[in-house]
Amino acid sequence: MTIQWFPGHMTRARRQIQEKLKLIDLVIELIDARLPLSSRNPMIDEILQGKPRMIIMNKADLADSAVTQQWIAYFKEQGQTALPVDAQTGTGIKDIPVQAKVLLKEKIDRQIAKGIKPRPIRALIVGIPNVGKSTLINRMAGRSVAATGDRPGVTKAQQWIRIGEIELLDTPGILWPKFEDQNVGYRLAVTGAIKEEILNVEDIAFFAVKYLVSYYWDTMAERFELTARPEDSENPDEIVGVMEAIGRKRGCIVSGGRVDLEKASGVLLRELRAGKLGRFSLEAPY
Ligand SMILES: Nc1nc2c(ncn2[C@@H]2O[C@H](COP(=O)(O)OP(=O)(O)OP(=O)(O)O)[C@@H](O)[C@H]2O)c(=O)[nH]1
Repeated sequence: MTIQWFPGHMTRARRQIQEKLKLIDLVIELIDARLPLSSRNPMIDEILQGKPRMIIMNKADLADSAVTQQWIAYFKEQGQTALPVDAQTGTGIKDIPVQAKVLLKEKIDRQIAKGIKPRPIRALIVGIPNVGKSTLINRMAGRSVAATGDRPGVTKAQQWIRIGEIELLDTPGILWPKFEDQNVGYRLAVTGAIKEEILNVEDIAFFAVKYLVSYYWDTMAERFELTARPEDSENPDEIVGVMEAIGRKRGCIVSGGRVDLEKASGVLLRELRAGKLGRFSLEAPY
């Protein structure tokens, strides 16, 4: 479900997260490893009010691992810990409690010095829709506890899930993505985080093909048996030419032999999202 984010929704979502912040020691901020900044809430620092935070780069199985490493270095330069995770299979999740203890070490040490037995670290998962919050909660819990994220404005009894030395809130905090920048919208749409009714499917595919021509030409060419690489990725006619070649390869033809670009766009995006074109990242830090 795509939430239509109006100012009222944003205010309510923000208020809900800030209520939960009072209960927790640590925020686990989920972002999409393929588009770390575009899948981030623009007001995150302000919303979290200085709470200790760990960044989880989810869906790392779909991202270009070399670019993911660049992002980890980027966040480290900013004094933030970022962990690559695949919430679907659980790869990387065992590092979450380990890093949580590192991040809260001073607090834990202070409690020990006062003779207090440290209590479990209370954590809240936050992130934009579709980033994998429920999948991560269920995977960490080892069972299905979060069916779907709670919706802003929908109140539900919340529970703590004990995972070793962490206590996780079973309802994640939902944040909104940044919509001001059109490219952010397109990156989100390429991954399926924004429904195609909001942005035109051919425009989304055009954006994707243009990016792939520049950064992942070989994998795209191999998948669709393309031979002619556009000389200028800024030339729209050449990008549409690639889209047509993909459409022909997949039999998206209408009467008269013309390529059905809408259908071709849908096919391309489905294959891309399913990881059939291999791993890709849609933005890099440097
Ligand atoms: N490949 C891959 N897919 C993932 C991963 N994590 C989640 N997914 C998929 O991403 C989609 C969204 O996951 P959810 O857990 O429903 O996301 P959410 O953030 O809870 O979404 P909302 O309920 O809309 O807020 C699902 O189809 C998941 O199977 C991952 O690490 N790798």
